[in-house]
Amino acid sequence: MPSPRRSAEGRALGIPAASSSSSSPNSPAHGGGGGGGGGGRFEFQSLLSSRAPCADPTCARLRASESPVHRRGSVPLAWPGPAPAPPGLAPEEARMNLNPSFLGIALRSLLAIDLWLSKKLGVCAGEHSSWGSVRPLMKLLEISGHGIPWLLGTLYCLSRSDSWAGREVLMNLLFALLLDLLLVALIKGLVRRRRPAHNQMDMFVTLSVDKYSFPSGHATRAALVSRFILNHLVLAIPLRVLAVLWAFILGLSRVMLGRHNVTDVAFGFLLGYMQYSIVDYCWLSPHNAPVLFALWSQQ
Ligand SMILES: CC(C)=CCC/C(C)=C/COP(=O)(O)O
Repeated sequence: MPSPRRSAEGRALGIPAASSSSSSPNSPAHGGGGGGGGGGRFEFQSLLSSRAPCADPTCARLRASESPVHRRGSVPLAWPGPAPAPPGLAPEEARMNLNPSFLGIALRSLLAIDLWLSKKLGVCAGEHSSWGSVRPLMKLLEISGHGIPWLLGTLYCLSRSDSWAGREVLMNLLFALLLDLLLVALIKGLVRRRRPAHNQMDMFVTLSVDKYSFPSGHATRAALVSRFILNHLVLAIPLRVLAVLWAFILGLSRVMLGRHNVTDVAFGFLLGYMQYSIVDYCWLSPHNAPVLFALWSQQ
């Protein structure tokens, strides 16, 4: 039985796990629900498969028997000689496996670096990790970027707001937060990348899609909210710097807690930044959404 670390990193590096279970149709190597490296959406094939096939039949046989994939009796990743393509695979598909694209290799390398770096940075992933004593502080930071306090806080401020300008800003913040929840849930459900193996699933109130990690919902919210604040609140410079720092540290804390890989957070920041542009483009006002504002003013 391979350790979670070995199988997650091994998959990203193209090293098939030793366990015979990985040859089952649902295993990550077959694109089933896998761990860290893409939840089975990306196939991590052996980089050996990119080598030129041997023409010599002895060499071909040796190569084939050397391959752990072949040994397990599943579909070989490379066809070393003029042997026919395995049943169920068209010759064109076989050729595609022999010539992985530059993009495929780059993506696999990026994922391998991502897993390695995320594991290295996950210093607060458990109480006994090297920075385990900082974990409670990181979890406090986690709550500061959670959807519930932001939604409840915005609704509360809306109910207390007595100016039209304030109401307009808060109404758009509410719209931004809801849009963010929707988009993140949609992408998480589509990509279905599992959280890192070293994560402890002890998060405050989660939705069912939050078992997946791509993209980080905290990172999208941090980027969205801080951009929103910078654009719509008149703040002194130190507070503006604080808003940006909060977003950055919140993103970093997701990796340190072991909740996410670096790419989940990086993409989360990008998505949150772009979500603000959508909100700004669709900005709700009493002119373009009179019904919404009339409804609210009757509350
Ligand atoms: C229940 C509500 C309203 C929001 C869920 C917020 C949440 C738990 C997001 C997950 O964030 P990460 O993807 O960064 O772990």
